[in-house]
Amino acid sequence: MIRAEDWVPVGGLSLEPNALAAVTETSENVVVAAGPGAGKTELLAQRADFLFRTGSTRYPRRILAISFKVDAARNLQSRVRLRSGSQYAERFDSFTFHAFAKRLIDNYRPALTGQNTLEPDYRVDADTRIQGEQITFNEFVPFALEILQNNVYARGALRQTYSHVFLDEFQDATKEQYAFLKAAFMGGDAQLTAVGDVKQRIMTWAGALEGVMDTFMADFTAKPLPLYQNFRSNPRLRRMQNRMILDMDPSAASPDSDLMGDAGTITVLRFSSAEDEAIGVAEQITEWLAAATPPSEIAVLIRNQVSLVGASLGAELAARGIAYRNEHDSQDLTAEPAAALVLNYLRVVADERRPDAYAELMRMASRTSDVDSQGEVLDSRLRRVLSQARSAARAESFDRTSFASWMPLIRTFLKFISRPVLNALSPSYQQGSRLDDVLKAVLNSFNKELALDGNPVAALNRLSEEDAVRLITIHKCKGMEFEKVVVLGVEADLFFGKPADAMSEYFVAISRAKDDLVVTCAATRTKPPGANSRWSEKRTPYESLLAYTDEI
Ligand SMILES: Nc1ncnc2c1ncn2[C@@H]1O[C@H](COP(=O)(O)OP(=O)(O)OP(=O)(O)O)[C@@H](O)[C@H]1O
Repeated sequence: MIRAEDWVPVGGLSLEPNALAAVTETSENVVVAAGPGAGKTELLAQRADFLFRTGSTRYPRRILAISFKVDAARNLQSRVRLRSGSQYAERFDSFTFHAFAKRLIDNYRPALTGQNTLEPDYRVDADTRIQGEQITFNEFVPFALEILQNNVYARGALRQTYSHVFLDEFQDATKEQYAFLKAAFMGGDAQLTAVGDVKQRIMTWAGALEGVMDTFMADFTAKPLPLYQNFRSNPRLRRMQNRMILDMDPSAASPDSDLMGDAGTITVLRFSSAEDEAIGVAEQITEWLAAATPPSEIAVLIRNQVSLVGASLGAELAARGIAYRNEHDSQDLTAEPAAALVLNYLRVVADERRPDAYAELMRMASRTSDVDSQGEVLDSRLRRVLSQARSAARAESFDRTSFASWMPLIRTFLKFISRPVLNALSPSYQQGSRLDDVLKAVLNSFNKELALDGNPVAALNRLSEEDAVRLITIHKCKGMEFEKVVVLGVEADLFFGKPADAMSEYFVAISRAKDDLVVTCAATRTKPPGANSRWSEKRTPYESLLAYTDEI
């Protein structure tokens, strides 16, 4: 434990004055509004480090972080682990609103009353509710809110558990989520830190609450500490962002003198067809990879319908042997600890050179229990299981191209890991069929990818975040950053809806780039199989958005 005045930012970073004030605040609630790349996520990780190291969140009290997307929650958790180490990170609970609400429902289900009562083995479904038996994802937050309003013990336990609460991407909180937050923490002694950027508000379609950052500031008497830096993007990219900021929120724009310099590139590519676009973009990606850009630093962002709009590009990349990951098809599997465990196991067994997967596997497997009944440390038993599997997979009789050959190895591994350990990987595995669904999904994905070329290493690369170029929706890319970004299809047909919403979405997309940004549009997109009747083959470039790239 150290004194507050002895704490310094971890990782050798220096923090601008308001960031330092937010990180080290010990009594008031804080709201940090800042543009892209200002270091909001980093600020939360630094704040966690400050609170843990100075004993401000006294053991066993924990920090709760609530994000909107599974990836964002995971990013924050791994940033905290990177900054403060695993021991402190164990006391940092990073959830999505949904996951956190589900946890409350599972812990305090009997507090639900009337029409909302639920059987102990209730199920979750995407669309259909069956009273007492099944609820939908959208009902998690209102059900959890009812629990907090009805049950003083639930509320008390929550407040007892968390001394500090972090709210990431807070501009996108909905009315319901905000009500939930108020029921949980208003009037308690937890200290809240909210970070966000109103210009990146892209969830209005999902009910994001207008002015939620100001409302929070008033309701929770939170101290505003705006940030002004952008640590992510090169000056040329920042000038483009700044031109958009001038139109969206003039008071937040930077003076030109702060944005001098020629580093960074912005390219607009106009194509006559989606097929030409696929070739042009694939050539650009080939060049980046040849210049040693890691695949994970390249992202292609698409407004929506990634599988359809990105189909030609996907085919072109596959033809060139470039591993890409369609985030829509692979869903949130990598965010699932059980899926990560299986994939890391396969990487270690199928590929000689995966010390990263090996280390991660060891970390995950040993997290839950470290000594077996004979007193043998799990690590060494796991090492033996892995080495046996590696020998089996290298035997001449082993057909590496066939999914059926891998199945017995996977089964042996899962049996070794054991059901209780798998269940303990995530609270959501402790009830219902979630764990089995995840295992089934990850095995299906591996089977599908392996069938493409019979190469297990390439198949695993395509399922990984590190080894593949990403094709991803704009909604999903929130909070992420990449050296190279392609925004594919800047067309009115894709960026439909209110112009202000289209602008925020485009702003989120272009502001993910650190060094190089390419934006494209195509005059025609042939209707792919699976597209619905609204698919328009003739496309209209979104000229007002494309114009932000002029004269930068
Ligand atoms: N104080 C700092 N000094 C140097 N680099 C920093 C600092 N703070 C953040 N960074 C780096 O800048 C980049 C952007 O930070 P971060 O992702 O936290 O920004 P953000 O405000 O959450 O962005 P966005 O809202 O666009 O998602 C990251 O690479 C991060 O490591």
